[in-house]
Amino acid sequence: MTTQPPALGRHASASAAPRPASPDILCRDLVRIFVTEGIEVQALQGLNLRVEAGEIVALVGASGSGKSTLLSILSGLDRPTGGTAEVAGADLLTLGRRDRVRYQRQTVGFVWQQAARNLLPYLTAAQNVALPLTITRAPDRRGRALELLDLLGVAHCQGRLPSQMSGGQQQRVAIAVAVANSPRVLLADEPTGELDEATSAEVLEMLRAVNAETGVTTLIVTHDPTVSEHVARTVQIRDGRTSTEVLRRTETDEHGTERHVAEEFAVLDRVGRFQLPPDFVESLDLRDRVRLSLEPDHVGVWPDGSVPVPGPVGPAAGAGRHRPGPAPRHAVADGATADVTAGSTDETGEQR
Ligand SMILES: Nc1ncnc2c1ncn2[C@@H]1O[C@H](COP(=O)(O)OP(=O)(O)OP(=O)(O)O)[C@@H](O)[C@H]1O
Repeated sequence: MTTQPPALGRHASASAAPRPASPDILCRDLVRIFVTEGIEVQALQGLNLRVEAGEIVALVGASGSGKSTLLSILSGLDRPTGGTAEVAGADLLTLGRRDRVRYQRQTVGFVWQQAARNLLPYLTAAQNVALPLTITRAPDRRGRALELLDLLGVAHCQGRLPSQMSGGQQQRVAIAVAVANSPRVLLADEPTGELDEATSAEVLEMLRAVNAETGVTTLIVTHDPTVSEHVARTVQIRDGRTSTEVLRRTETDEHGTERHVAEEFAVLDRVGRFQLPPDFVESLDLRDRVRLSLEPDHVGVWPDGSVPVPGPVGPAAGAGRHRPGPAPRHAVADGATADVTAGSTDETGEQR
């Protein structure tokens, strides 16, 4: 069994299969601006994210990329400055106070990095899981709590206080607490941040098992890139925008041998912008602006100073190698974000 690294020739994710009408998490052009002492920080700069019902997705990014800001919005603790943020049909821009409380109790469940934020220290594991069920007046609270502790492999900890459990056991109990009220969506913020590598892998596998068993839509936010080994889809967040995503799948060859394949895609927004991966930018020393060329099956990107490989320029290009298309054009790079919609050409390649 082999695991292939993401291919360097990356793909644009706009060509995905047909999608159902209503995802469980939908962020469109999401913006969050903080103003402190007159200085503006754009923590989210038009972020796009779509997570289908029942999917498990990891959102990975460096410190300061906007992960916590996004999670605060999705958990209903903070409001966006602009754009769209919808979770299980709830519009988080307009949600009123009472609906927000109901949303936090029943629609979403949370697992935080700090065990102290997940569990009450003076309650046993079973009592911690039963607590959210008490708040919603669910029947058979003890039975449900034990069932969940069993699913998470910590039934033997039912009578223990958090201080009598390991970090990994505490996080398993925290997952049980988070899904006790059968939320539509589970949000996990650095759930393995305080754990060693082996325990982290166990907790991530538990999140995957709970997702598979209960169908709860799951978003794991982390700076740990190894999370991508545990989920089928990992989305990268960079400078407050989703930049690339890695899709993993298992293939079986004609001899019945299974292998895991990972492919990396650039995320294309609704107006055609995407972020060039930093290693691409560095290796070609791309800066300020680049040349673009539309080819029959791909788009070429060249440094400003170079001469593009001849592209198709109308019927005269002939020779049957390319279909007629527009001439190369320029794109202006904002950091490493190429606005490829800038300018347009007609069929003869004339700039409009
Ligand atoms: N309340 C706030 N006021 C001002 N700026 C903020 C606030 N919260 C976040 N920021 C800024 O927004 C940007 C994104 O921060 P955020 O905490 O979302 O990043 P992160 O990816 O979660 O980082 P980390 O992994 O370190 O927690 C950073 O530049 C941060 O300094």
